Amino acid sequence: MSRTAMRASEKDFENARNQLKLLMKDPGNEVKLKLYALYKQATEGPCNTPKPSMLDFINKAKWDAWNALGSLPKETARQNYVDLVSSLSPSSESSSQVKPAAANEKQPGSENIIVTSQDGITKIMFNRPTKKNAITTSMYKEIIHALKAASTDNSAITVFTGNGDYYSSGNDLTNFTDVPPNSIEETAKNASILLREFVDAFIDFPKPLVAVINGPAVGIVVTLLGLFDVVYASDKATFHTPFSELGQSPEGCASYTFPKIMGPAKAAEMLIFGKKLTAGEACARGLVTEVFPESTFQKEVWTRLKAYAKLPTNSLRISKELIRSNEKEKLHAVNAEECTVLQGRWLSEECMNALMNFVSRKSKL
Ligand SMILES: CCCC/C=C/CC(=O)SCCNC(=O)CCNC(=O)[C@H](O)C(C)(C)COP(=O)(O)OP(=O)(O)OC[C@H]1O[C@@H](n2cnc3c(N)ncnc32)[C@H](O)[C@@H]1OP(=O)(O)O
Repeated sequence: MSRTAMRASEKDFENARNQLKLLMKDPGNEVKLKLYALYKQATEGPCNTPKPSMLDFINKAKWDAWNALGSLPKETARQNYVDLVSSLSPSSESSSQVKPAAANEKQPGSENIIVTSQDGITKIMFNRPTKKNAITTSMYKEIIHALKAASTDNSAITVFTGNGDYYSSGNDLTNFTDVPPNSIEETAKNASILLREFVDAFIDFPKPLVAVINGPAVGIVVTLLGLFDVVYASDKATFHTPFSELGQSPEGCASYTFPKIMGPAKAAEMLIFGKKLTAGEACARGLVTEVFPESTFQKEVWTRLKAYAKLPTNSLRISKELIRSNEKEKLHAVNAEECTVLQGRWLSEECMNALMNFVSRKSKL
Protein backbone atom coordinates (compact mmCIF):
# COMPACT_ATOMS: atom_id res chain seq x y z
CA MET A 1 0.00 0.00 0.00
CA SER A 2 1.25 3.46 -0.72
CA ARG A 3 1.18 6.34 1.69
CA THR A 4 -1.34 8.97 0.66
CA ALA A 5 -1.30 11.44 3.53
CA MET A 6 0.21 12.34 6.91
CA ARG A 7 3.85 12.35 5.99
CA ALA A 8 5.96 13.89 8.76
CA SER A 9 8.04 16.80 7.52
CA GLU A 10 11.64 17.56 8.58
CA LYS A 11 10.12 20.23 10.80
CA ASP A 12 7.76 17.74 12.49
CA PHE A 13 10.71 15.46 13.04
CA GLU A 14 12.79 18.26 14.54
CA ASN A 15 9.85 19.29 16.75
CA ALA A 16 9.44 15.72 17.93
CA ARG A 17 13.12 15.59 18.90
CA ASN A 18 12.69 18.75 20.95
CA GLN A 19 9.44 17.51 22.46
CA LEU A 20 11.25 14.38 23.59
CA LYS A 21 13.76 16.44 25.57
CA LEU A 22 10.87 17.99 27.51
CA LEU A 23 9.30 14.70 28.58
CA MET A 24 8.69 14.67 32.33
CA LYS A 25 8.55 10.91 32.64
CA ASP A 26 11.18 8.40 31.59
CA PRO A 27 9.41 6.34 28.90
CA GLY A 28 11.35 3.19 29.83
CA ASN A 29 14.06 1.25 28.04
CA GLU A 30 11.81 -0.52 25.57
CA VAL A 31 10.42 2.75 24.22
CA LYS A 32 13.84 4.39 24.27
CA LEU A 33 15.20 1.58 22.13
CA LYS A 34 12.34 2.01 19.66
CA LEU A 35 12.98 5.75 19.50
CA TYR A 36 16.67 5.13 18.93
CA ALA A 37 15.96 2.65 16.14
CA LEU A 38 13.43 4.87 14.39
CA TYR A 39 15.75 7.87 14.66
CA LYS A 40 18.64 5.95 13.11
CA GLN A 41 16.41 4.54 10.37
CA ALA A 42 14.95 7.98 9.62
CA THR A 43 18.35 9.68 9.43
CA GLU A 44 20.67 6.94 8.15
CA GLY A 45 18.41 4.33 6.58
CA PRO A 46 18.65 0.57 7.18
CA CYS A 47 21.20 -0.69 9.69
CA ASN A 48 24.41 -1.76 7.98
CA THR A 49 26.94 -1.45 10.78
CA PRO A 50 28.64 -4.56 12.21
CA LYS A 51 26.76 -6.39 14.94
CA PRO A 52 28.27 -5.63 18.41
CA SER A 53 29.51 -8.53 20.48
CA MET A 54 27.10 -10.46 22.72
CA LEU A 55 28.81 -8.99 25.80
CA ASP A 56 28.34 -5.40 24.66
CA PHE A 57 24.76 -5.53 25.97
CA ILE A 58 23.67 -1.94 25.44
CA ASN A 59 25.03 -1.49 21.94
CA LYS A 60 23.82 -4.96 20.99
CA ALA A 61 20.27 -4.07 22.15
CA LYS A 62 20.40 -0.83 20.17
CA TRP A 63 21.73 -2.58 17.10
CA ASP A 64 19.01 -5.29 17.37
CA ALA A 65 16.28 -2.65 17.61
CA TRP A 66 17.58 -0.76 14.56
CA ASN A 67 18.26 -3.90 12.55
CA ALA A 68 14.71 -5.15 13.28
CA LEU A 69 13.34 -2.27 11.22
CA GLY A 70 14.75 -3.94 8.09
CA SER A 71 14.16 -1.88 4.98
CA LEU A 72 11.50 0.40 6.48
CA PRO A 73 11.61 3.59 4.33
CA LYS A 74 13.20 6.65 5.94
CA GLU A 75 9.95 8.66 5.59
CA THR A 76 7.92 5.96 7.36
CA ALA A 77 10.50 5.77 10.15
CA ARG A 78 10.32 9.55 10.48
CA GLN A 79 6.51 9.43 10.70
CA ASN A 80 6.62 6.56 13.22
CA TYR A 81 9.14 8.48 15.30
CA VAL A 82 6.90 11.56 15.33
CA ASP A 83 3.85 9.40 16.21
CA LEU A 84 5.71 7.64 19.00
CA VAL A 85 6.94 10.89 20.56
CA SER A 86 3.46 12.35 20.26
CA SER A 87 1.95 9.32 22.01
CA LEU A 88 4.35 9.90 24.92
CA SER A 89 3.42 13.53 25.39
CA PRO A 90 0.63 14.05 27.97
CA SER A 91 -1.14 16.62 25.76
CA SER A 92 -1.68 14.04 22.99
CA GLU A 93 -3.70 11.85 25.36
CA SER A 94 -6.55 14.28 25.51
CA SER A 95 -6.43 15.35 21.89
CA SER A 96 -9.68 14.80 20.04
CA GLN A 97 -8.46 16.08 16.71
CA VAL A 98 -9.74 14.23 13.69
CA LYS A 99 -6.76 12.71 11.97
CA PRO A 100 -6.90 11.77 8.33
CA ALA A 101 -6.30 8.10 7.58
CA ALA A 102 -2.81 7.66 6.28
CA ALA A 103 -1.67 4.83 4.11
CA ASN A 104 1.03 2.71 5.73
CA GLU A 105 0.70 4.74 8.90
CA LYS A 106 2.02 2.45 11.59
CA GLN A 107 1.11 2.49 15.24
CA PRO A 108 3.98 3.76 17.31
CA GLY A 109 6.03 1.31 19.23
CA SER A 110 6.23 -1.95 17.36
CA GLU A 111 5.83 -3.84 14.17
CA ASN A 112 3.65 -6.46 15.89
CA ILE A 113 0.57 -4.49 14.94
CA ILE A 114 0.58 -2.90 11.52
CA VAL A 115 -1.97 -0.21 10.76
CA THR A 116 -2.44 0.95 7.20
CA SER A 117 -5.12 2.99 5.51
CA GLN A 118 -6.10 2.91 1.87
CA ASP A 119 -9.22 2.91 -0.28
CA GLY A 120 -11.36 4.03 2.66
CA ILE A 121 -10.28 1.03 4.76
CA THR A 122 -8.14 1.16 7.89
CA LYS A 123 -6.51 -2.24 8.27
CA ILE A 124 -5.19 -3.37 11.65
CA MET A 125 -3.03 -6.44 11.17
CA PHE A 126 -1.63 -8.83 13.79
CA ASN A 127 1.97 -9.19 12.67
CA ARG A 128 3.74 -11.73 14.85
CA PRO A 129 3.54 -14.73 12.56
CA THR A 130 6.34 -16.72 14.22
CA LYS A 131 4.27 -16.70 17.43
CA LYS A 132 1.01 -17.34 15.59
CA ASN A 133 0.13 -13.68 16.17
CA ALA A 134 -0.26 -14.18 19.94
CA ILE A 135 -1.15 -10.86 21.57
CA THR A 136 1.32 -9.36 24.03
CA THR A 137 0.53 -6.72 26.63
CA SER A 138 1.96 -3.97 24.46
CA MET A 139 -0.06 -5.18 21.47
CA TYR A 140 -3.31 -4.79 23.47
CA LYS A 141 -2.30 -1.20 24.16
CA GLU A 142 -1.39 -0.57 20.54
CA ILE A 143 -4.72 -1.95 19.36
CA ILE A 144 -6.61 0.33 21.77
CA HIS A 145 -4.63 3.25 20.39
CA ALA A 146 -5.23 2.12 16.78
CA LEU A 147 -8.98 1.84 17.35
CA LYS A 148 -9.12 5.30 18.88
CA ALA A 149 -7.27 6.71 15.88
CA ALA A 150 -9.40 4.77 13.39
CA SER A 151 -12.61 5.98 14.99
CA THR A 152 -11.80 9.55 13.91
CA ASP A 153 -9.79 9.04 10.74
CA ASN A 154 -11.46 9.47 7.37
CA SER A 155 -11.73 5.79 6.53
CA ALA A 156 -15.20 4.26 6.14
CA ILE A 157 -14.57 0.85 7.68
CA THR A 158 -11.97 -0.80 9.89
CA VAL A 159 -10.71 -4.31 9.28
CA PHE A 160 -8.75 -6.71 11.48
CA THR A 161 -6.68 -9.49 9.93
CA GLY A 162 -3.59 -11.56 10.61
CA ASN A 163 -0.26 -11.94 8.83
CA GLY A 164 0.90 -15.51 8.17
CA ASP A 165 -0.92 -18.78 8.65
CA TYR A 166 -2.85 -17.78 11.80
CA TYR A 167 -5.39 -15.03 12.37
CA SER A 168 -4.21 -15.06 16.00
CA SER A 169 -3.60 -17.60 18.77
CA GLY A 170 -5.14 -15.19 21.28
CA ASN A 171 -3.58 -13.97 24.48
CA ASP A 172 0.18 -14.49 24.63
CA LEU A 173 0.34 -16.97 27.49
CA THR A 174 3.76 -15.68 28.50
CA ASN A 175 2.00 -12.46 29.58
CA PHE A 176 1.32 -14.50 32.71
CA THR A 177 4.26 -16.83 32.91
CA ASP A 178 7.06 -14.23 32.88
CA VAL A 179 5.93 -12.76 36.20
CA PRO A 180 7.91 -12.71 39.48
CA PRO A 181 6.02 -14.74 42.17
CA ASN A 182 5.42 -11.74 44.45
CA SER A 183 3.68 -9.69 41.75
CA ILE A 184 1.16 -12.24 40.47
CA GLU A 185 -1.80 -10.51 42.09
CA GLU A 186 -0.79 -7.13 40.77
CA THR A 187 -0.25 -8.58 37.30
CA ALA A 188 -3.71 -10.16 37.34
CA LYS A 189 -5.25 -6.85 38.44
CA ASN A 190 -3.44 -4.88 35.73
CA ALA A 191 -4.35 -7.46 33.10
CA SER A 192 -8.00 -7.23 34.12
CA ILE A 193 -7.92 -3.42 33.82
CA LEU A 194 -6.21 -3.65 30.44
CA LEU A 195 -8.63 -6.28 29.17
CA ARG A 196 -11.60 -4.18 30.19
CA GLU A 197 -10.24 -1.13 28.38
CA PHE A 198 -9.38 -3.27 25.35
CA VAL A 199 -12.86 -4.78 25.02
CA ASP A 200 -14.51 -1.40 25.74
CA ALA A 201 -12.68 -0.02 22.70
CA PHE A 202 -14.46 -2.61 20.52
CA ILE A 203 -17.85 -2.02 22.16
CA ASP A 204 -17.60 1.72 21.54
CA PHE A 205 -16.09 1.58 18.07
CA PRO A 206 -18.37 3.74 15.90
CA LYS A 207 -17.64 2.49 12.37
CA PRO A 208 -18.35 -0.85 10.72
CA LEU A 209 -15.83 -3.35 12.08
CA VAL A 210 -14.90 -6.28 9.86
CA ALA A 211 -12.77 -9.35 10.63
CA VAL A 212 -10.93 -11.03 7.78
CA ILE A 213 -10.07 -14.38 9.34
CA ASN A 214 -7.16 -15.74 7.32
CA GLY A 215 -6.45 -18.80 9.50
CA PRO A 216 -7.03 -20.37 12.92
CA ALA A 217 -8.32 -18.08 15.66
CA VAL A 218 -8.01 -18.88 19.37
CA GLY A 219 -9.32 -17.34 22.59
CA ILE A 220 -9.95 -13.62 22.81
CA VAL A 221 -9.84 -13.01 19.06
CA VAL A 222 -12.76 -15.45 18.72
CA THR A 223 -14.86 -14.06 21.56
CA LEU A 224 -14.44 -10.52 20.22
CA LEU A 225 -16.11 -11.54 16.96
CA GLY A 226 -19.49 -11.06 18.65
CA LEU A 227 -18.65 -7.33 18.66
CA PHE A 228 -17.76 -7.24 14.94
CA ASP A 229 -20.29 -6.26 12.31
CA VAL A 230 -19.13 -8.65 9.60
CA VAL A 231 -16.81 -11.68 9.75
CA TYR A 232 -15.32 -13.18 6.59
CA ALA A 233 -13.36 -16.41 6.93
CA SER A 234 -11.08 -18.51 4.78
CA ASP A 235 -12.11 -22.16 4.73
CA LYS A 236 -8.83 -22.96 6.51
CA ALA A 237 -9.84 -20.85 9.54
CA THR A 238 -10.91 -22.53 12.78
CA PHE A 239 -12.49 -21.05 15.89
CA HIS A 240 -11.40 -22.28 19.30
CA THR A 241 -12.03 -20.98 22.82
CA PRO A 242 -10.23 -23.42 25.17
CA PHE A 243 -11.04 -21.48 28.34
CA SER A 244 -11.80 -24.43 30.61
CA GLU A 245 -8.66 -26.24 29.48
CA LEU A 246 -6.74 -23.11 30.51
CA GLY A 247 -8.54 -22.79 33.85
CA GLN A 248 -9.99 -19.50 32.59
CA SER A 249 -13.42 -18.13 31.65
CA PRO A 250 -14.93 -16.29 28.67
CA GLU A 251 -14.18 -12.65 27.90
CA GLY A 252 -14.84 -10.22 25.04
CA CYS A 253 -18.54 -10.19 26.07
CA ALA A 254 -18.93 -13.70 24.61
CA SER A 255 -20.85 -14.88 27.67
CA TYR A 256 -23.58 -12.53 26.41
CA THR A 257 -23.05 -12.28 22.62
CA PHE A 258 -22.47 -15.98 21.86
CA PRO A 259 -25.76 -17.27 23.36
CA LYS A 260 -27.55 -14.47 21.49
CA ILE A 261 -25.83 -15.32 18.21
CA MET A 262 -25.98 -19.11 18.29
CA GLY A 263 -28.28 -20.03 21.17
CA PRO A 264 -27.19 -21.08 24.68
CA ALA A 265 -26.49 -24.75 23.91
CA LYS A 266 -24.17 -24.11 20.97
CA ALA A 267 -22.50 -21.28 22.91
CA ALA A 268 -21.94 -23.60 25.87
CA GLU A 269 -20.31 -26.18 23.64
CA MET A 270 -17.75 -23.58 22.56
CA LEU A 271 -17.30 -21.51 25.71
CA ILE A 272 -17.57 -24.23 28.36
CA PHE A 273 -16.31 -27.35 26.59
CA GLY A 274 -13.95 -25.65 24.16
CA LYS A 275 -15.29 -27.28 20.99
CA LYS A 276 -13.22 -26.12 18.05
CA LEU A 277 -15.32 -25.11 15.02
CA THR A 278 -14.46 -25.19 11.35
CA ALA A 279 -15.22 -22.05 9.37
CA GLY A 280 -18.29 -23.74 7.92
CA GLU A 281 -19.58 -24.65 11.39
CA ALA A 282 -18.94 -21.13 12.67
CA CYS A 283 -20.88 -19.77 9.68
CA ALA A 284 -23.78 -22.15 10.33
CA ARG A 285 -23.86 -20.86 13.93
CA GLY A 286 -23.97 -17.23 12.79
CA LEU A 287 -20.55 -16.28 14.18
CA VAL A 288 -19.12 -15.98 10.66
CA THR A 289 -20.87 -14.07 7.88
CA GLU A 290 -19.42 -15.94 4.91
CA VAL A 291 -16.73 -18.52 4.15
CA PHE A 292 -14.48 -18.33 1.07
CA PRO A 293 -12.15 -20.90 -0.47
CA GLU A 294 -8.59 -20.20 0.64
CA SER A 295 -7.43 -19.90 -2.99
CA THR A 296 -9.63 -16.86 -3.70
CA PHE A 297 -10.16 -15.58 -0.15
CA GLN A 298 -7.96 -12.46 -0.17
CA LYS A 299 -8.99 -11.34 -3.64
CA GLU A 300 -12.72 -11.78 -3.14
CA VAL A 301 -12.85 -10.28 0.32
CA TRP A 302 -10.78 -7.18 -0.38
CA THR A 303 -12.62 -6.49 -3.62
CA ARG A 304 -15.87 -6.60 -1.74
CA LEU A 305 -14.61 -4.48 1.15
CA LYS A 306 -13.24 -1.82 -1.20
CA ALA A 307 -16.68 -1.54 -2.76
CA TYR A 308 -18.36 -1.30 0.66
CA ALA A 309 -15.89 1.39 1.71
CA LYS A 310 -17.14 3.62 -1.11
CA LEU A 311 -20.62 3.81 0.47
CA PRO A 312 -21.50 7.09 2.20
CA THR A 313 -19.47 7.15 5.41
CA ASN A 314 -22.03 8.86 7.64
CA SER A 315 -24.74 6.48 6.58
CA LEU A 316 -22.54 3.51 7.45
CA ARG A 317 -21.89 4.92 10.92
CA ILE A 318 -25.51 5.79 11.55
CA SER A 319 -26.75 2.34 10.54
CA LYS A 320 -24.18 0.71 12.80
CA GLU A 321 -25.22 2.98 15.65
CA LEU A 322 -28.86 1.95 15.19
CA ILE A 323 -27.96 -1.74 15.21
CA ARG A 324 -25.63 -1.59 18.21
CA SER A 325 -26.55 1.33 20.46
CA ASN A 326 -29.31 -0.42 22.43
CA GLU A 327 -26.81 -3.00 23.60
CA LYS A 328 -23.91 -0.79 24.61
CA GLU A 329 -24.76 -0.36 28.27
CA LYS A 330 -25.39 -4.05 28.68
CA LEU A 331 -22.14 -4.92 26.90
CA HIS A 332 -20.10 -2.64 29.17
CA ALA A 333 -21.65 -4.29 32.23
CA VAL A 334 -20.94 -7.78 30.85
CA ASN A 335 -17.37 -6.77 30.06
CA ALA A 336 -16.81 -5.47 33.60
CA GLU A 337 -18.20 -8.67 35.11
CA GLU A 338 -16.18 -10.98 32.84
CA CYS A 339 -12.96 -9.10 33.67
CA THR A 340 -13.60 -9.38 37.40
CA VAL A 341 -14.26 -13.11 37.13
CA LEU A 342 -11.23 -13.63 34.94
CA GLN A 343 -8.97 -11.78 37.37
CA GLY A 344 -9.91 -14.39 39.97
CA ARG A 345 -9.40 -17.23 37.49
CA TRP A 346 -5.86 -16.06 36.65
CA LEU A 347 -4.96 -16.51 40.33
CA SER A 348 -6.51 -19.97 40.54
CA GLU A 349 -4.54 -23.19 40.82
CA GLU A 350 -6.31 -24.53 37.72
CA CYS A 351 -5.07 -21.63 35.62
CA MET A 352 -1.54 -21.71 37.05
CA ASN A 353 -1.31 -25.43 36.25
CA ALA A 354 -2.50 -24.84 32.69
CA LEU A 355 0.07 -22.09 32.18
CA MET A 356 2.81 -24.30 33.61
CA ASN A 357 1.78 -26.99 31.14
CA PHE A 358 2.11 -24.54 28.26
CA VAL A 359 5.55 -23.42 29.43
CA SER A 360 6.82 -26.96 30.00
CA ARG A 361 5.53 -28.06 26.58
CA LYS A 362 7.39 -25.13 25.03
CA SER A 363 10.63 -25.95 26.81
CA LYS A 364 10.05 -29.65 26.15
CA LEU A 365 10.33 -30.43 29.91
C1 LIG B 1 -4.52 -9.30 29.23
C2 LIG B 1 -5.72 -9.81 28.50
C3 LIG B 1 -5.91 -11.28 28.59
C4 LIG B 1 -7.02 -11.77 27.74
C5 LIG B 1 -7.22 -13.23 27.82
C6 LIG B 1 -7.50 -13.95 26.75
C7 LIG B 1 -7.70 -15.44 26.82
C8 LIG B 1 -7.21 -16.15 25.61
O1 LIG B 1 -6.94 -15.62 24.57
S1 LIG B 1 -7.09 -17.82 25.82
C9 LIG B 1 -6.22 -18.40 24.40
C10 LIG B 1 -4.76 -18.47 24.64
N1 LIG B 1 -4.11 -19.13 23.55
C11 LIG B 1 -3.79 -20.43 23.55
O2 LIG B 1 -4.10 -21.17 24.47
C12 LIG B 1 -3.02 -20.95 22.38
C13 LIG B 1 -1.66 -21.50 22.83
N2 LIG B 1 -0.92 -21.98 21.69
C14 LIG B 1 -1.11 -23.20 21.16
O3 LIG B 1 -1.92 -23.97 21.61
C15 LIG B 1 -0.29 -23.55 19.96
O4 LIG B 1 0.85 -22.74 19.95
C16 LIG B 1 -1.09 -23.35 18.64
C17 LIG B 1 -2.20 -24.40 18.55
C18 LIG B 1 -1.68 -21.95 18.56
C19 LIG B 1 -0.14 -23.54 17.43
O5 LIG B 1 0.49 -24.80 17.53
P1 LIG B 1 1.65 -25.20 16.49
O6 LIG B 1 2.19 -26.50 16.93
O7 LIG B 1 1.17 -25.07 15.11
O8 LIG B 1 2.74 -24.06 16.67
P2 LIG B 1 3.66 -23.78 17.94
O9 LIG B 1 5.02 -24.36 17.68
O10 LIG B 1 2.99 -24.20 19.18
O11 LIG B 1 3.73 -22.17 17.94
C20 LIG B 1 4.77 -21.44 17.30
C21 LIG B 1 5.36 -20.50 18.34
O12 LIG B 1 4.34 -19.61 18.75
C22 LIG B 1 4.20 -19.66 20.18
N3 LIG B 1 2.80 -19.39 20.53
C23 LIG B 1 1.72 -19.75 19.83
N4 LIG B 1 0.62 -19.32 20.47
C24 LIG B 1 1.03 -18.70 21.59
C25 LIG B 1 0.34 -18.05 22.65
N5 LIG B 1 -0.99 -17.92 22.68
N6 LIG B 1 1.07 -17.51 23.64
C26 LIG B 1 2.42 -17.56 23.62
N7 LIG B 1 3.14 -18.18 22.63
C27 LIG B 1 2.42 -18.72 21.63
C28 LIG B 1 4.62 -21.07 20.52
O13 LIG B 1 4.96 -21.16 21.88
C29 LIG B 1 5.81 -21.23 19.60
O14 LIG B 1 6.87 -20.49 20.15
P3 LIG B 1 8.38 -21.04 20.08
O15 LIG B 1 8.70 -21.17 18.63
O16 LIG B 1 9.19 -20.03 20.81
O17 LIG B 1 8.34 -22.38 20.80
